[in-house]
Amino acid sequence: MQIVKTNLKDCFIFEPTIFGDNRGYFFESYNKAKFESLIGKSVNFIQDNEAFSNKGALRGLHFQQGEFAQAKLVRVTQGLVLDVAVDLRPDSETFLQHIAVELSADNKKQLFVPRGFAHGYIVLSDTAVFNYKCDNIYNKDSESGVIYNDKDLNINWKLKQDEFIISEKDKILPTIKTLYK
Ligand SMILES: Cc1cn([C@H]2C[C@H](O)[C@@H](COP(=O)(O)OP(=O)(O)O[C@H]3O[C@H](C)C(=O)[C@H](O)[C@H]3O)O2)c(=O)[nH]c1=O
Repeated sequence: MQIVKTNLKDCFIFEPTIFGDNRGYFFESYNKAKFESLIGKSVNFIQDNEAFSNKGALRGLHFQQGEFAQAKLVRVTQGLVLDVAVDLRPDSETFLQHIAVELSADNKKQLFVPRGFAHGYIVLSDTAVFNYKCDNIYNKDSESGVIYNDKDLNINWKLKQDEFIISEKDKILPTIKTLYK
């Protein structure tokens, strides 16, 4: 497992070691001891999620507030997505900056999204299966987020707007200006 630093403190890309042979391949998709040694701290993942989406599905940008804030370790097990994490930690040097990284079943890359970040992704392949670990439970009442086309974030989602598939809930997420006025 290789760790790759990003422009956002505490947000890392992981590249697993793949063992291939004439049967196919094997890799450790998660190893607590190795993961924590690489990031230099303990993370207690307590919930695994899976989402299946069609091309153009844009989920996010979401985060849970306060005591229900979640760190996530995300990966794609079928297809290809553009995954986006936004630093919403007010005291961070990279506050409001984001990273956009292609995660796919082929590249097997994973992204660690720390607590204090908003997270979202858009599906670039015909379909995609998105799997992720969370270090806190789902708490509907603490859910918040930022609208995907926020002008202060200026995220390039790669596809054309008329290809986007966005939930009614996500269409009315607040802007950065509203959240931090
Ligand atoms: C997240 C979640 C949702 N749900 C229920 C609530 C809804 O009835 C249904 C679909 O939820 P939602 O439309 O919020 O799913 P996504 O749009 O994929 O939400 C996720 O999208 C972005 C990418 C994230 O990073 C978050 O993990 C999460 O917010 O699943 C649960 O029961 N447990 C959960 O942990």
